[in-house]
Amino acid sequence: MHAETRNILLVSACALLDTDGRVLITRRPEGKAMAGLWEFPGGKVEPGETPERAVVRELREELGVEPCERCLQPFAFASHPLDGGGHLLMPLYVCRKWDGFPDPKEGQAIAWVRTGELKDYPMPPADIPLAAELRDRLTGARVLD
Ligand SMILES: Nc1nc2c([nH]c(=O)n2[C@H]2C[C@H](O)[C@@H](COP(=O)(O)OP(=O)(O)OP(=O)(O)O)O2)c(=O)[nH]1
Repeated sequence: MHAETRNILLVSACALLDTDGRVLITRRPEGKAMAGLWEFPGGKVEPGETPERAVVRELREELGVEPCERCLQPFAFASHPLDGGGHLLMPLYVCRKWDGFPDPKEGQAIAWVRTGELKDYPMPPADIPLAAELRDRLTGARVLD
């Protein structure tokens, strides 16, 4: 028997990391839910789509960049209740290799930010713990290197 998952909103997101260890975040444009908040690029997983395919599609649509699917490293996930009784499940991937230069296609602002500075950018609730996890684990990895 399968668990009932109709109330789960599956959204996959990606932290693009540059060679200086900065991460790309994008600002939700006016007219959208949570306008003005900064998030990791990504979006809803469509029926029949894998979370990895969704990330590749969303990055292409939103930013014109082409990450190779096998460069997506599962990093963490957010599990967060939504207003109205639904529940958001959001895997976050890390990607260090992609083709193209990020070019906002939907009027959104973008920023390359050090992980320690992510806290200065207001984010939707599910993205906040993911930002903290990036700061803690990526900074820790550098210290251990
Ligand atoms: N990233 C993120 N998304 C959230 C949070 N809470 C919440 O309701 N969402 C919703 C907003 C959107 O409906 C969805 C994110 O997918 P998206 O970025 O493709 O959505 P969108 O607003 O562009 O919607 P659409 O135009 O594709 O319909 O998740 C949150 O804390 N973080």
